[in-house]
Amino acid sequence: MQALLDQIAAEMAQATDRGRVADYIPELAKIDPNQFGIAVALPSGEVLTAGDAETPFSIQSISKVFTLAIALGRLGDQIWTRVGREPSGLAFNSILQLEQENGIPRNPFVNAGAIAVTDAILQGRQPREVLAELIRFIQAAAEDDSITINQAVAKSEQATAHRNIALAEFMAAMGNLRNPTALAIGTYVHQCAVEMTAAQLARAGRFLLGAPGCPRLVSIARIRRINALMMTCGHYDASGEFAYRVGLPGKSGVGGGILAIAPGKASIAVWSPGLNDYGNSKLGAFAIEKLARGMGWSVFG
Ligand SMILES: NC(=O)CC[C@H](N)C(=O)O
Repeated sequence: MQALLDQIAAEMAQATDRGRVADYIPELAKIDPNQFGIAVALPSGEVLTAGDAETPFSIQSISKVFTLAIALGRLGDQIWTRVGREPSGLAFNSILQLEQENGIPRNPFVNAGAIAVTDAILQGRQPREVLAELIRFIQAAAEDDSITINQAVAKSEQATAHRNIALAEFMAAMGNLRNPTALAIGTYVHQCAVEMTAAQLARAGRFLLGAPGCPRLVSIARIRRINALMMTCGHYDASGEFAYRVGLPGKSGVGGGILAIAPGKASIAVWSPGLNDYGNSKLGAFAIEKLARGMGWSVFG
């Protein structure tokens, strides 16, 4: 596998069409797109890497996997009164469907859905308590106490969060927000600003493998459900394409990271900051496709 990872990293280093870095969050617009890292964590905890796998990046929407896991633990199936479980077929930050569907977001991975989940786990607590719980969860998953939030990224997103504030306000109008918009959005932008290296993210994904030796933070039944949602909704309106090409549950973020899970076998993290038209890492998706094909990993047989 190491040879395959080296080969993928070498190929990605040559790529000229690398996509475009997210520019609506000013701090992310500064990131050099000529970077690529890949890491694979095995159930044993062993991690194989290639490329820029030790460079921290903003996990952005990959954080939605961890907040969903926390929400399922805190609220159980009650969370499904606040958010649905269907792919949206629309961009991650779309406003369109939310009005048509009375303020209930399609799924926990589009922005509106993730804001509803974060609002749900606040449960009258201060944002700092919820963020501390999230960081503890991620640190436990990765077995690494050094993981933190990049405050500059959080501040930068907060200053330009107009669309997300609009989504939250609309949900408030429809009775699907329990906290003031500023609290829900303040918590959300900080969760998105968690920073990790590809090696750390691959390790953090091991809690979704459901294999002996992995941190057991959620039940097997919930692991299956989180993976199902990653497969159907983790790449927004490109989720079908990712399922078709890669055949593994995955979650992307506009920082250019992707976490993919080969159940029972491996947790994979890639990072390349340039995005495709759907807001997913362009080279990241190619790289996971090559790795999954090379290793024969697919949930479809
Ligand atoms: N797709 C993403 O990673 C989006 C997350 C980003 N923080 C936003 O809300 O716009």
